[in-house]
Amino acid sequence: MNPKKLTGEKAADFITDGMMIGLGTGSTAYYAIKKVGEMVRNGLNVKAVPTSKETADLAAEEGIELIELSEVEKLDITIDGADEVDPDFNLIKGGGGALLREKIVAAATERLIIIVDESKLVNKLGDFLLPIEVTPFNWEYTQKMINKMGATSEIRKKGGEIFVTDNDNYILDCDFGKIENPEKLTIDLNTIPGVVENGIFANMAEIVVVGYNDGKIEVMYK
Ligand SMILES: O=C[C@H](O)[C@H](O)[C@H](O)COP(=O)(O)O
Repeated sequence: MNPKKLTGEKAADFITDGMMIGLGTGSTAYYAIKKVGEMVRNGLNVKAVPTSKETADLAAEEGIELIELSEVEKLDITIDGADEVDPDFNLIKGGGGALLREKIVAAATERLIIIVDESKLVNKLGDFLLPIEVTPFNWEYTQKMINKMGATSEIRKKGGEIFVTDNDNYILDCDFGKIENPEKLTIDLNTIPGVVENGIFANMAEIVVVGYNDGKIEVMYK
């Protein structure tokens, strides 16, 4: 049993005909998108906003109609993965570098449904390095400002080169140790000029669907 597939497919049960939905990014969201594609081919009528270029490509391949966020008042649900989930449903996201679009889409969503395998459940956020999207301009200075808040950080690289996001920005992966107050940290980080967005999603998720290695699925409500 693949727990990512289990949770991704289970979350698709929340989608009903006529919904406007957000589609997340990553290896777990992949299974939700594949399932939505199957449902669309079986007659489901939905319109979707993707949270990354990768997801837009996959959704288009699956025949899912894509729209811009500006075309809707709000999204009914968004299904997305996470790198860590705490007992209050605070999240770290951005392991795949999609955190900015993901947060914009999540903020425009009535019900954010998070899909994770059991390895993502933690008591306190912070073992996973917090991704922070920063402007390329002056990024080293922005990094110093972030480090002054108690972090050590590294610029994300891919294949030896600095990783560039869908929004042409960079990512700093930051170690703050255990994060005692995610809500405060996310606000404080976003006051630093040069920080575009950070990967803490505090008070955003309403439902967490967990896939376990033994094949169990748990749907948790806030
Ligand atoms: O930027 C990537 C996203 O925040 C993902 O949702 C997150 O990294 C989890 O990805 P995965 O399901 O591949 O572990």
